Amino acid sequence: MIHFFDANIEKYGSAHRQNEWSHRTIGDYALSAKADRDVLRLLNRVKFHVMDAIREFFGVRFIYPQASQLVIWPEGSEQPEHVDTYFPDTSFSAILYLNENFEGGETFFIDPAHRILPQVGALLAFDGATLEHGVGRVTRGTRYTNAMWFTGNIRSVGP
Ligand SMILES: O=C(O)CCC(=O)C(=O)O
Ligand SMILES: [Fe+2]
Repeated sequence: MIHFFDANIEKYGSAHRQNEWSHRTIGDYALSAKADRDVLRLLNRVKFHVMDAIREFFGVRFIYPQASQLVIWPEGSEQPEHVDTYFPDTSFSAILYLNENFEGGETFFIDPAHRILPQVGALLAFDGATLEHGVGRVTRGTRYTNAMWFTGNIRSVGP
C-alpha cells in the first residue's frame, strides 16, 4: 500500500495541487474510475473486514461504507482536533496504521483524553462524528494510514 501510494500519488491524487490535502490522499473513488484493480480489491477487502470488526465490537447491525483513502502524513504534518462531519451521518471512523517507523503522529482524543501510538496493522475505530480527535505532529519520518468512514444510514452511503 505504501509503495503504491508513493508510486501513484501523481497519477491518482488530485489532478492539480489545490491545497495541502490534494497530494496527501488517494481515495478508492479515484481508483474505481481507473485501472489499479488489485489495490482497489485490497482496499475493499480491508473495508469489509473493518465493517465486520465494527459490527462485532460495537454490536451494531447495519453499517455501510462512505469512503476509504490512503493517506500520507509527511514530516511536520499534523491535524488539529476536529469531528468527522465531512460526509453526512458518519457513525464510525477507522484508521488502519500502515507503518510505525516515524516519530510523533499519535491519534489523540480530547474527552476522555487519550493518545494512540500507531502500531503497524493496528485498527482504530471510533465514533468520529461525536468524539473530538486529531493527529499530533509527525516529528520524524513519514506516517501512512488507510482512513475509512462508515454510516448506519443507507441513504448516506459513499460513491
Ligand atoms: O490518521 C489519524 O490518526 C486520524 C485522521 C483523521 O482524524 C481524519 O482524517 O479525519
Ligand atoms: Fe478525523
